[in-house]
Amino acid sequence: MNTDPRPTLIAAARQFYQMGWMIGTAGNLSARRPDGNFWITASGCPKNQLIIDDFVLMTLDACRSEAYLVPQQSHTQKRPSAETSIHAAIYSLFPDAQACYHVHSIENNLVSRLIMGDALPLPPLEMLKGLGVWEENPQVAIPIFANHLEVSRIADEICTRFKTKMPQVPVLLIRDHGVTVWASSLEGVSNYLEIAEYIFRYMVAGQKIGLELG
Ligand SMILES: CSCCC(=O)C(=O)COP(=O)(O)O
Ligand SMILES: [Zn+2]
Repeated sequence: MNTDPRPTLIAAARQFYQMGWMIGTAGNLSARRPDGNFWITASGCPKNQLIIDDFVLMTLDACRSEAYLVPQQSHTQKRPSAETSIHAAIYSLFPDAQACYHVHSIENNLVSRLIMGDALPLPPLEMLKGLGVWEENPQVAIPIFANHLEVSRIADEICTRFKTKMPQVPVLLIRDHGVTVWASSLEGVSNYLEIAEYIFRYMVAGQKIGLELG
């Protein structure tokens, strides 16, 4: 990824706003630069009208999964997303990840309540191939994390759980909050998000008609 990812992030945010996944200021998008630093949306920006200055450049402390403003930017008025620690955790856990998207949709909030355990089993849909699962009758579950006011707690729990057990697909849910996906390219992360949201819509629709989802 040699070009500035911010125009792509701006276009993606507008698309997701129109889909109802980044209503108001909800959600945050980030992408890595070749030097390992990453751009992330500034906190509290309306996601349908982002501009190039609505991003903050962060360094990643890979050992501690923490992110810091790059020194040249420390004068910026904008604060990085309140959920930067989650993006930093993903980049630290998955060195190949080049982009990380987090959105709030009605469906991703609803499916996070379909089960009270810490993983959501997915129906064995053909669409799972789009998330990299090429198996007959796949048994895939998405990890669910509790939502905490202190976002660094969510990030710590992601690090702790994923260090023991890597997720089957690059998707995680935060209960009653939203979904986070990551990929090795900007194109890939958008595809993963659209596929995850398709599966969530399918599950919500299936529940409505009493479908057995397993
Ligand atoms: C109405 S959104 C509440 C905060 C949140 O969950 C989110 O995704 C946006 O936070 P940010 O600091 O990135 O604007
Ligand atoms: Zn959020």
